[in-house]
Amino acid sequence: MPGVPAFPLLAVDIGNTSTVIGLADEQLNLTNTWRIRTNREHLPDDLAMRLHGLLQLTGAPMPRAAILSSVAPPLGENYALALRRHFAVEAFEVRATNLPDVSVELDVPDAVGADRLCNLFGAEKYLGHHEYAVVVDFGTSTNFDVIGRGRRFLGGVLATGAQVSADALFSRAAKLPRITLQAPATAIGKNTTHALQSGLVFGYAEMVDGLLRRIRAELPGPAVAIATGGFSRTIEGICREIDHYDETLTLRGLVELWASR
Ligand SMILES: Nc1ncnc2c1ncn2[C@@H]1O[C@H](COP(=O)(O)OP(=O)(O)O)[C@@H](O)[C@H]1O
Ligand SMILES: CC(C)(COP(=O)(O)O)[C@@H](O)C(=O)NCCC(=O)O
Ligand SMILES: [K+]
Repeated sequence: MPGVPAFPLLAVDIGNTSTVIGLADEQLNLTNTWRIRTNREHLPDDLAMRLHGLLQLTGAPMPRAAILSSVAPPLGENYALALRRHFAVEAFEVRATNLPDVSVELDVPDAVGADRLCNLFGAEKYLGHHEYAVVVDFGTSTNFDVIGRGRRFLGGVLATGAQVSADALFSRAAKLPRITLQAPATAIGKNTTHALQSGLVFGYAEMVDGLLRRIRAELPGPAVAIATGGFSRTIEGICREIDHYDETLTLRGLVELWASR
């Protein structure tokens, strides 16, 4: 919209566990990023206070425009209200139906998670000579987002997140201790903790590698694989099928999407 100052741009990626927030400058560089807990109970005024608190704490400028992606309703709507009421900013909400250049090749395109559409934009810079990219987003769920050159969202996989798997096991096995999800030294564990870490971390990495091999076998050309999301730092070095690790891929995707509307 001509005449409306658009920077700094606020980008908000609301996941089921964390909300990742960033500010981007006119060159589309992220100047600040924050990661806070997602709490679906929060009302618009709670969200405005948290946002204002973060900006003040960092001495960051107030946003002049905003883009939101939410997979945790009603938080997308509540952030939009918070931004309108307290920051005088009308936020753009990511949906399959408001992205004209994207072809979502799914049975029900509008059912796709907004974060997965952001990942499509975040993955573009990794395509290089590849026809396809697969983003593996390790969050509450681990989703594999299969992307084709020309902004095609081709489908993917939704797998149980590593922490959710671990929590399910601990809640059903009375004698098992809660452990940190980190790789043990060897696959053969000599104690309960290491044996659990082997299953939960190495086991998880094998699942991811196996699914990536299957996905690649189904695609007609080579695919680059990029890991992102809360658990990706732990797992990306263990997986053999992942080519790149990018902590802020989804947030950058939001910024790229905003710029290319
Ligand atoms: N700083 C961290 N280090 C290691 N694991 C993390 C970290 N933050 C989140 N996680 C793990 O990542 C998962 C959640 O990822 P996140 O990206 O926050 O999810 P969502 O996209 O669903 O909000 C959980 O399994 C959590 O244990
Ligand atoms: C798959 C997801 C649960 C991932 O959310 P997250 O783990 O990042 O919180 C989310 O993208 C979602 O609710 N998707 C809707 C279904 C779909 O994308 O097909
Ligand atoms: K995810």
